[in-house]
Amino acid sequence: MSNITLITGSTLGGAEYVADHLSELLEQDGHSTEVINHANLSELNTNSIWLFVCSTHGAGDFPDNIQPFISQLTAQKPDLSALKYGVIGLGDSSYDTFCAAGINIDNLLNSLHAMKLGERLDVDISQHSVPEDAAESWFVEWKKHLCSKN
Ligand SMILES: Cc1cc2nc3c(=O)[nH]c(=O)nc-3n(C[C@H](O)[C@H](O)[C@H](O)COP(=O)(O)O)c2cc1C
Repeated sequence: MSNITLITGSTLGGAEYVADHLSELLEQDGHSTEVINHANLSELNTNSIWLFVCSTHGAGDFPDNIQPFISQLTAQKPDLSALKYGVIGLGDSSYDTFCAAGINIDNLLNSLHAMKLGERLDVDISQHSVPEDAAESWFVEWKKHLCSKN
């Protein structure tokens, strides 16, 4: 069984609800989880699994609660080669910058040599008014990577 840290970026609470829901599903499967709404690099284990659930705000911007963590990663450039990660982005396809924050997290973690588990999910809130449902469908496939690689 795995330890999974769910890291949220959220302005209106939707991404936090998704993270809480996935945390419950992971624990039902016997994994240990922690949901972090204000991540701090110095407090996180980088030999672990991080699952980001992050919405996009402004014009393709990160939510305020995850911006400091993104700045830490960008400035400190830690070696994340022992880290495995997944990304769920929440956004609205009516914006040119659809799910830009999730995409940028994915690119940032990749540039720091972390290993992605599965494919990123970009949830279009204009198509999925309950993002937990879209996330749960994705999660059924994603969780298979936990069994095969840990
Ligand atoms: C002011 C504002 C700006 C937004 N900008 C974007 C954007 O640039 N790209 C995008 O994909 N979605 C954008 N969205 C849509 C949000 O990402 C979407 O509603 C998401 O579900 C909010 O998640 P949250 O409740 O976790 O903050 C924006 C929403 C608001 C209210």
